[in-house]
Amino acid sequence: MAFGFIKKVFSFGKDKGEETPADDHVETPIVDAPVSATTETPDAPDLSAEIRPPLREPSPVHADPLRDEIAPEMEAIAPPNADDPSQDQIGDVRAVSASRPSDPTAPEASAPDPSSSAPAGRITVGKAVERKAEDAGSAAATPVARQTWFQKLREGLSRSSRELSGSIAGVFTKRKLDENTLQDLEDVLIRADLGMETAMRVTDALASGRYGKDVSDLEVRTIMAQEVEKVLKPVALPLELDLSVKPHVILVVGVNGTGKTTTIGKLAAKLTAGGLKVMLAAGDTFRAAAIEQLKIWGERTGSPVVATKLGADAAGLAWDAFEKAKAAGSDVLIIDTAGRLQNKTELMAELEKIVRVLNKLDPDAPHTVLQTVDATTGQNALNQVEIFRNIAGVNGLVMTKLDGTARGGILVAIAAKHKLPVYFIGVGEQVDDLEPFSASEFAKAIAGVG
Ligand SMILES: Nc1nc2c(ncn2[C@@H]2O[C@H](COP(=O)(O)OP(=O)(O)OP(=O)(O)O)[C@@H](O)[C@H]2O)c(=O)[nH]1
Repeated sequence: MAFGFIKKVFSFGKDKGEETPADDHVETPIVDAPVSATTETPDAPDLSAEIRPPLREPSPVHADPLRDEIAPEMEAIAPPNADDPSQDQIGDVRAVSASRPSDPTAPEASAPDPSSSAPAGRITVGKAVERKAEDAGSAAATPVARQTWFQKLREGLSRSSRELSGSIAGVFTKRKLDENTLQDLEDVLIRADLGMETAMRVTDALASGRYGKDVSDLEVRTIMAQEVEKVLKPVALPLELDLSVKPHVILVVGVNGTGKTTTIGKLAAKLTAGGLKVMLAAGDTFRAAAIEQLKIWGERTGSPVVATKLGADAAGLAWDAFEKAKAAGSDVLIIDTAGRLQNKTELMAELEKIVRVLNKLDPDAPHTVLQTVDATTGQNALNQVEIFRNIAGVNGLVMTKLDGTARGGILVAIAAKHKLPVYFIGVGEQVDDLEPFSASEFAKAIAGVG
């Protein structure tokens, strides 16, 4: 699947009357009676047998999931706005759609609507925080909200950093930097889940120039922050949505309980606040609570939710949701999935099938495969990323539950090993507890410096 992000900026000013009302859910009616078999096409002989009938009464367009007519239909809906130079900015998703074809009467692109409930200025989806600060270039551009977030991050990581600081201080009290202290420090860093590679980076950096000298624990932590930032910087990337073909499909995967549904809700809130039209799909069809939870997030964020009955085919739901999102002119479709790692074969089959089905609807879909990783699981998280990367082609991560864990260092080990973009981090259960990932902020917070 393609990972080619196109940089887009959309402008505020959408007529709020056009928004789908919060309670206007697209509930997928359940059709119990089987629908006649799908027709095979030469390019997908194996898939047709596997796709279950559409989950609702098939319209002429839906009657054959693999029909070739779908491609022209998609082209007709895709907005021809790729040439608009005003859209050539990185990572910003400023709402909304003067250029959206379904909205020909919308006001001019550049005129934010002061009466709009969307926050003033740009809404950023995953833009690196340090880049934003650089762009702004002045103290006035560092709003109170950012300080609050940094404090929150520090607070969240305080257990991780406290334990690390205590151990580092223990190593260096009244001891010079020699082989033994370096070895002890390496052990401390490995125990803190940072991983062998980063531990060695830190000790190497510390040894060069300071060997045989007295070093303070603050010095050690400062160097640690610098080295951790170097490891994290390449993965601290913004989530950029290619909206030249809509909907941009975000498939959210991860082990049960890692925060998929919550993250979807938080992300939907960010996107809708930026004026984008978002649809959610309750693809975790194994847990009634997961479906209900997603519906609540849908209501909160004003995002229609496509759902089906418990135990239904998740790939069928994904198909249905894609078509509904397309018909509704949604910018983004976010699909929740089950994460039953205890039955890996079934999970693999299900996720592969979802990806295959989406592929038939848009060869580049799912455009983003986001894995939620629970920081509290420590080293296990490394394997989880390995598994889901192989099963579902994960191309971006969200690290959740960084609040209150002593195992925040695992993010560093994952970055060093997998080198996947970390788009967001979660430090709480509330809607605004999701932030773009900043390498420097994280590094300072975990080292307890700055
Ligand atoms: N403290 C904290 N809790 C979180 C965070 N993200 C999610 N949670 C909580 O973790 C629990 C599991 O989150 P879910 O979103 O249900 O996880 P899931 O992966 O969808 O789980 P299943 O529905 O079982 O597949 C919930 O109680 C969330 O409120 C976070 O960043 N910090």
